[in-house]
Amino acid sequence: MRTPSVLIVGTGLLGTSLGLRLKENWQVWLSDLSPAAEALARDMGAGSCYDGAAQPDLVVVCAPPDVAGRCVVQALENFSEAVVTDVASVKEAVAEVVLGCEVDWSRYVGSHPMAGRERSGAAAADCDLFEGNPWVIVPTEYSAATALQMVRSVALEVGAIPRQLSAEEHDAAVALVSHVPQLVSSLLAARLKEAPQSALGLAGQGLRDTTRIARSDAELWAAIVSQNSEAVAHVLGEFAADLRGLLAGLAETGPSGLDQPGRMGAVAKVVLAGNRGVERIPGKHGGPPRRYLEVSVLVPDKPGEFGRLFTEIGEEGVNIEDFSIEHSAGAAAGVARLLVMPTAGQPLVEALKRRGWQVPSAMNRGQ
Ligand SMILES: NC(=O)C1=CN([C@@H]2O[C@H](COP(=O)(O)OP(=O)(O)OC[C@H]3O[C@@H](n4cnc5c(N)ncnc54)[C@H](O)[C@@H]3O)[C@@H](O)[C@H]2O)C=CC1
Ligand SMILES: O=C(O)C(=O)Cc1ccc(O)cc1
Repeated sequence: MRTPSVLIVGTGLLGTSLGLRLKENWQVWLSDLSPAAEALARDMGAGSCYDGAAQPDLVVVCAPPDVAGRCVVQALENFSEAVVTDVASVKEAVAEVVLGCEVDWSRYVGSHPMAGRERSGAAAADCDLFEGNPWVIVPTEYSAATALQMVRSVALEVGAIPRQLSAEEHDAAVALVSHVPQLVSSLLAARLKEAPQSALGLAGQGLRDTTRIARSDAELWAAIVSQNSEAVAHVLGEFAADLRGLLAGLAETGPSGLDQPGRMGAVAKVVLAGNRGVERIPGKHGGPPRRYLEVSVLVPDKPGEFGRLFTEIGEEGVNIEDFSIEHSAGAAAGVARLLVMPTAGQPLVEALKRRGWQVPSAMNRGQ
């Protein structure tokens, strides 16, 4: 069977990750405005630098969102048979550019893998980036069924879960689940800019969890948010109203409680609403949230201790569904938080204690 070929335009985090994953079954061509970025992706093994002559079956534009539309148009013009898609984080703005030009619209299907990280560039690429994550497919009214099918099958091939939405539905959804979380994380982390070291030294996992994506690339996010400004402003407006309610509650004087407006009531309202929201985030396999038992284990800060813990859990025949590690500055131990199936939880806690591990807590958790 003939090996299909794909041209990846933009060989940063997304483009290189895709090349690394597809190269097994595809001839992967790489192209980037920056020769250094293209060479780095090639040297990482993501494919070959585009020779300027090959006619790819598929073009995937992985360039920043402000130029993605123009790159798609160029690809439709340069390659008369190729299906063209892009992975930009906004979809209406890209489609507007494409549909504003006289090209063969039937070969274009927008898409957006909901997978990424806070670092840019080929050096941060990961062939497993897409595994188990949604990949939104956004056809226009002109997209051919064969083009749609090709993009869908690429999403499946890289281990992603295809979901079809209109550009408008997509942009409203990502404003809520991706773009506003990025801005809120950045705003929160910005509070730390001039914080005294004595305060920062007390930081725990909560701050780390809520500020992880504050390390993201400013240029990329400025391009993403400015192209989805209406939907983002709508969600931020609701956020601001909640914030004003909280501030008004904090300013209350006199007694208050859960049953009357006031300081405690205002805070409890915010936390309870958050409890209801977070419960609705689907688990790592998609679908409804799953219930796991979270088992915390104290792990001495010594070489090989994590390896020993995981080996011993394996010996007990227990599968770890997910885990995270919590470190406290200056502490001689870390806490491993292990998510296991509820039925496996109690026997595991007992077995670990028998084996001499300290198990400070085990509690129910949704994921
Ligand atoms: N970073 C993330 O977590 C995710 C990003 N995306 C989308 O993927 C796209 C790429 O993002 P990243 O890989 O993170 O960015 P990146 O900054 O790592 O890579 C972008 C690459 O595109 C190149 N480039 C810029 N203009 C170009 C042009 N006109 N022609 C060819 N190459 C060009 C740059 O030189 C750079 O190497 C963006 O549209 C972004 O919205 C989608 C999902 C997740
Ligand atoms: O790092 C994370 O948790 C992300 O959610 C990454 C991400 C960034 C941009 C996108 O358009 C999609 C996904």
